[in-house]
Amino acid sequence: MNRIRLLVLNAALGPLDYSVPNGARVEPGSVVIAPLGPRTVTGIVWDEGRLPGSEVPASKLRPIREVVSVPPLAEPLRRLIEWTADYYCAALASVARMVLSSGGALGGPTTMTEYRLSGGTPERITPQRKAAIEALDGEQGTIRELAGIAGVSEGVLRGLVNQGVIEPVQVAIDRPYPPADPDFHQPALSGEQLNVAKTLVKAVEAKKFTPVLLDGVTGSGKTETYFEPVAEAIRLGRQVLVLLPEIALTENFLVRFEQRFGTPPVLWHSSLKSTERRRAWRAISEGSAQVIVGARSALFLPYAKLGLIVVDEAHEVSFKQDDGVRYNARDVSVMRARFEDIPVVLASATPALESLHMAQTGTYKLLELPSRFGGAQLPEIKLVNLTEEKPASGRWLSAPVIHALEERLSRGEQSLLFLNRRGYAPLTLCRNCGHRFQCPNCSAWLVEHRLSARLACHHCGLETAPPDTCPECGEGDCLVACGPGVERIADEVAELFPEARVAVATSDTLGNPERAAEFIAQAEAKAIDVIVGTQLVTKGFHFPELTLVGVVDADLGLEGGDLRAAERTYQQVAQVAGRAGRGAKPGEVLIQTRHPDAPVIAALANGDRDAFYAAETEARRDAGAPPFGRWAAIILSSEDEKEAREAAVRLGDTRPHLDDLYILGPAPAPLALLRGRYRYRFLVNARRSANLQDVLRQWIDAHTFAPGVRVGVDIDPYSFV
Ligand SMILES: Nc1ncnc2c1ncn2[C@@H]1O[C@H](COP(=O)(O)OP(=O)(O)OP(=O)(O)O)[C@@H](O)[C@H]1O
Ligand SMILES: [Zn+2]
Repeated sequence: MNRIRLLVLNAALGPLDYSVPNGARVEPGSVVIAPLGPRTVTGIVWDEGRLPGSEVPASKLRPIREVVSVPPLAEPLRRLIEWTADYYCAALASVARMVLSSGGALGGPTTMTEYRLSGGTPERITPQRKAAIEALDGEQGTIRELAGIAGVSEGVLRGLVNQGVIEPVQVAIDRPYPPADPDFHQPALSGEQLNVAKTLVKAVEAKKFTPVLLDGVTGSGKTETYFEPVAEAIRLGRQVLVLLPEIALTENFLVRFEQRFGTPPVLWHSSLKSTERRRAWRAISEGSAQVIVGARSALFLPYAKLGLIVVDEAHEVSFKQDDGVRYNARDVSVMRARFEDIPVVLASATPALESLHMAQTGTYKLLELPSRFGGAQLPEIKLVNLTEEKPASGRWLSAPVIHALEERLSRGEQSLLFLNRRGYAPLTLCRNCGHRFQCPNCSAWLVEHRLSARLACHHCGLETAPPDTCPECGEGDCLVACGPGVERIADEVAELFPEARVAVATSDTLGNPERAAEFIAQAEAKAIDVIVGTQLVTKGFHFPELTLVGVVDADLGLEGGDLRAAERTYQQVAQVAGRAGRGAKPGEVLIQTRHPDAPVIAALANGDRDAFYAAETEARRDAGAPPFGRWAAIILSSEDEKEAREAAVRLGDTRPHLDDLYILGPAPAPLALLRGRYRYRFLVNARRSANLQDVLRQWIDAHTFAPGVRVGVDIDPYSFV
C-alpha cells in the first residue's frame, strides 16, 4: 500500500491522503504522524473505501513522518469508532480522540522525572513553602501535578527543588502491573448466585456476543457473582473491562477486588496522572493489563484481547456523557461487545426501562438474583405524608423520621438521610428587598455552601464569598436561606441530637478517592451515626449496621420537565432504600412525600416493582418515548442572545415534515443561559421507522451558521435542560 487515507485527530479537517515512504510498514489501524503545512498531525490509517474523501493526485502526496510504535487499532475498535460517530452524529476525529486519550502513550521516553520531598528544610521558610511542604507529604509527581496538589505555583516548587527540599526521581513508566490471581480467594456462592455465575462463565468461554441483563435486588451480591466470569476471563488470558458510574464507588470496589484477586485492578479515570495514564494505556493496548476498572471513558481504550465487559449500576445517568461526543456508555458497551464478539453484562437492581424491555423481548439474556445474600431481608418501606405530618417551621424532618432516628441512636445503629441537593440552601435572598442571588453566567440560582462559606453555581462552577451587604439594596446582614440542601439537614440533625456524629456525603465532601475511602472506613468503624447524602450514597455502599433510611423529599425529582423523571425517582429511592438492613438487623425506610398517591411513590411503598415498570412502559408507549420511539435534542447556543435566537428560527424554517418524526421548538432551553451562552432547543420525537440521524444530519448540514453559533445534537438525551 503506498497511498493511505488518514483519519486525522482534528475534527475541523476531513480525511487526508498521504504516501508511505519506502521501508515504513503500515496497516489499517496504524497510528502515524504526518506533516500538515509547517506542523504535524496524528492520524489513524483507515480501511480503504470506508472513509470518503477527495482524491489527491499521487504527485502531490506527502509522505508520512513516522509510524508510532503502538499496536494498530484492531478492526472491531475501528468499526466501533465509525458506529459511535454515525449514531451520535459526532465527528469521527472526536471519537478517535477518546481512543488515543493518552498523548503520552504515543511516544517519548519510557522513563521520566518525578519529584518528591527529600526530607530537607529550606533556608528560608515562607507561608507558601510551608503549606507546600505539608501538602506534599507522601506525594510524588511532575512539578505541575505537585503544584496542583499543593495549590501553589510551579515557581514555588522549583524554588524548593533548587534548595534540595524537593528532589527528582527517575521512574520507569511502563513497569508491568502485578498479575491478578483468579483463585486467590473464591467465596462460597449461594445456589442462586452459583447458577448465574455458571451461565456467565460459560458465556466467557464461548466468546460470542451475549448481552446479559443481571437483574439482582440490592444486596444480592451482584459483584461477587460477576467476579466469577471475570476470574474465568483472567484464566483464559483475556482482558476484562468493568465500568463504574462514579469515582466514589471505585474505592469500595477496589477493596473487594483485591480481596478476591489478591491485587488491585488497573484504574482508568479522568484524574489519573499523565504517567499513570500512559502506563495503563500501553498495558491495555499490549494486553498485559488484565482487569480494567474505569469511568465511561475507559470504554474506548484499545484493548488487545477483550473477553468481557461489565457495566455495574448500568441504569446510572452518569454513563451518559453530555459534552463533546454525547454518548451513553451503557449502550456503546453493548455495541463494543457486538463488534468484539464477547459477552457484556449490565448489572443493576433498578434497570433502565430500555434494558428491561430488551431482556423481556429476548434481545438480552435475563439473569436474576431475586434475594439478598446471607438471608438478609429487604427493608420495610413506609410513607410519611407531609401534608399531615408537617415538619416544624423552617425544619424538614417530620416527627416519624425524628422518632426513628432517635431509636437508631439509642440502639447504636446507623441512619442515612437522602436528599439530592448539595449545599446548604438552593436559593438565597435578601430579607430586605427580596433580591435573589443568581449566577451571572447561567439561568440558575446560586447555591449556598456553608461548609466552604461560598455561594456556588452548580452549572458553571462559579463560586463567590457571600457578600456582607445586599448588592441590590445595600442592607447589611440580610441574607436568608430558602429551602434545604444536605448541609441544612445535617444541621437540623445536629440540633435535634447534639451528641450524634453526622457526616455529609456528597461530591463536595467525597470528591476524590482518598476522601471516599476515609468516609467508608469511618462508616464501617461506626464512627458515624447519621449520614446525610445526595445520590452519591444511593448505590454501591454496604454498611451492615445501617438500619434506617429516610428520604427527605421524594417529590423533588418529579418536578420539572424531565421525560425520565418517574423512572429516575423510582431508581434513586429504590437504590437508597436498598442501603438499609443489609446485615443481620432488619431495615426500615421512611419516605417523606406530599403526593403519596403518585404512581411512582405508591409503587415504592408497596415494593411493587413490576407494577411500576408496567405503568411506566405503558406511559412511554403512549408518548412514543424510548424504547418505543426515540428522542433527540438539538441545542443552538451563542454568547449573543439575538444570534442564537435567529439561528434557531432559521433552522426551524427549514424543518423537515415527515409522518414518523415530530419536531418541537425552537424554544429557549430550560437553562436558557449556560456558561455565558444563550441556548435554544428543539426536541425531536421519532418513531422507530424514522431514519433519525440521517434526517437530522441533512437538515442541519444544509445550513451555515455564524461562527459564534454552536450546534449540538444529543441522541437519546438524558438531560432536558
Ligand atoms: N457469596 C458470598 N460470600 C460472601 N459474601 C458475599 C457473597 N455474596 C455477597 N456477599 C456480600 O454481601 C454484600 C452485598 O453484596 P453486593 O454489594 O455485591 O450486592 P449488590 O447486589 O451489588 O448490591 P447493590 O446493588 O445494593 O449494590 C457484600 O458485602 C458482599 O461482599
Ligand atoms: Zn453558572
